[in-house]
Amino acid sequence: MTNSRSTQSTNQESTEALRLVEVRKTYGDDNARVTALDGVSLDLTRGTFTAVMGPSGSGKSTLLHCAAGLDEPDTGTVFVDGLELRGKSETELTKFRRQRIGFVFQQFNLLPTLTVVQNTTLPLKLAGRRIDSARARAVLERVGLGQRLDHLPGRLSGGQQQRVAIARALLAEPSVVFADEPTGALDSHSAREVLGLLQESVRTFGRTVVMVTHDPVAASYADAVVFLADGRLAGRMSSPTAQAVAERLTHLGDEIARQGRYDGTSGAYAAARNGNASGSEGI
Ligand SMILES: Nc1ncnc2c1ncn2[C@@H]1O[C@H](COP(=O)(O)OP(=O)(O)OP(=O)(O)O)[C@@H](O)[C@H]1O
Repeated sequence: MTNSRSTQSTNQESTEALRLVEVRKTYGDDNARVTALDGVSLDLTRGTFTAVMGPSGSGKSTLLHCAAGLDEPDTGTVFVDGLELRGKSETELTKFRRQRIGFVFQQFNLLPTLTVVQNTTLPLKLAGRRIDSARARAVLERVGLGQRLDHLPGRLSGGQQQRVAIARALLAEPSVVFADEPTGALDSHSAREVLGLLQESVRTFGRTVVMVTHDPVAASYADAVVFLADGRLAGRMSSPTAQAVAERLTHLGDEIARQGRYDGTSGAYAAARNGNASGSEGI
């Protein structure tokens, strides 16, 4: 009995990239408190691509920041790679992020005075890790920038800059790559290339990607979409299509009121308000 339980737990840890348990985050004080996350629980398996969607102010960025250890939840727990973030000092968290987490931001966040290769290898340098230049070049070739290694970011298009950012995130072989609106500043052609690369990093390299986006087309590149509304998980959709995602977003508010609360770990609604449990994936 004990053995089987410990095997189960080990198996869960070995396949689990990210787990949030009842994460709650508020901002402000008692006079003006905003609940950004209201008890969010979520499990993401390694090697999956998940989009996080929801209306403006629904808590998407807060979720990303808490999951990446950039912000601390008021209550609840976050595990990356089975390791709990709570209780780590700022220095430990910084080290942890450098080793296990990759970031891709809307505005690329490249250093303008460093070349493509130097930008890509910077996180490894900061982490005091060995820099394998051949590997850095191989990753940059993989994202289509083999001819641009010594260029400065200012000489690249937005799409090319975002590909540098993806190469930078992938080079450190992080457990989870968090992408915050990675296509928000790109034209549709560049956006497709960047989304294709994120998909490839999951399918070919086994990375785990969590992407916040407002764009149903971008979300359709993911394996699954989780929907947030008012700081709560409000549903999940597997194998999303842009049309199905857009439709779900349109009805998100009504459905939350109707169905109650979604439990992201079990794939079923807790139906907190009306006792109406559903085995369906979404609302
Ligand atoms: N630093 C902060 N101080 C006060 N309130 C904040 C802070 N950050 C977020 N909030 C509030 O928390 C709620 C969730 O914000 P969050 O940025 O996570 O939403 P979002 O879904 O990412 O929104 P958007 O799509 O507009 O970027 C909002 O009501 C927001 O105003």
